[in-house]
Amino acid sequence: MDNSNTPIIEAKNVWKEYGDHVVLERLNLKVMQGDFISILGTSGCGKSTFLNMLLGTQAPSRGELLLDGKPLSSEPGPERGIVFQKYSVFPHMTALQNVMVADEFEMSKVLGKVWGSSKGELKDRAMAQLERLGLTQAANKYPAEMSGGMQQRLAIAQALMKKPRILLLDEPFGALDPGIRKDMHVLINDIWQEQNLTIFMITHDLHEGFKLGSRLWVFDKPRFDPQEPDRYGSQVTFDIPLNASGQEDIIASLQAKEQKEVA
Ligand SMILES: Nc1ncnc2c1ncn2[C@@H]1O[C@H](COP(=O)(O)OP(=O)(O)OP(=O)(O)O)[C@@H](O)[C@H]1O
Repeated sequence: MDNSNTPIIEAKNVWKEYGDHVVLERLNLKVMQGDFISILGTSGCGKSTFLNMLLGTQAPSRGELLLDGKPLSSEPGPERGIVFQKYSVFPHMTALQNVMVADEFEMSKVLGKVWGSSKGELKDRAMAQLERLGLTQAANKYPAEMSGGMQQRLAIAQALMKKPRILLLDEPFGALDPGIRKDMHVLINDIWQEQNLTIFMITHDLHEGFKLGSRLWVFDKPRFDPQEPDRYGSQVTFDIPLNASGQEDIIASLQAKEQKEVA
């Protein structure tokens, strides 16, 4: 079957409401395999909620969210991996154990305890993943013995073990120093291209949003009622192809808006 024209993700009139609180409304979006979408928006506008719906841990209140043209399953599947800003890795496990744990758990459901050649193959795959993320020397270290950048690389290694087609990144570099962030940008860009991943990345850093990826979305409320602030939800108010001409003007207008909101 030729799926080349089917979006990997499509939102059809998707809404998310908590009681009377409308968080997201009327999302109509198409995302193709290989898109790298940077997501910007003010705090509380619903960015993480959107990522959680893509992961399957939350369901839309209305509308349809499709994966390869079919309704997205209500449980996280192997085709979707996620990395949060913090706490993605297990503190009581070494780097190697962290990378192996999900597959070991899956295999143990079929095989009972995982041992022998199955375990050997899994360990080889896990070591290869750690090597790709530059963590070979840290294989037997615990997260507390690793720097923030190393922990985030470990979280990415963990998410990539299942060979996901979609990677969800929720402010993955927000807690890192600027120098380490730059290295992480190069790394994630390389991985995106090597593995033809579809990436959704939330960031609060305008420049990071423009630097990484192929498309930038801004979540914002086009309608706002000061008497009833929860009445209207956010939509994607900008959907900008990156590397397009006129980008500087858009950055300047978003920066002006950001400064106005801070003031
Ligand atoms: N389970 C829930 N029950 C009720 N309200 C919720 C729930 N989850 C999120 N919300 C509300 O939905 C709104 C959007 O939250 P969300 O975490 O998606 O925002 P965000 O844009 O990711 O914010 P931030 O940038 O601060 O992380 C917030 O007002 C939040 O309080």
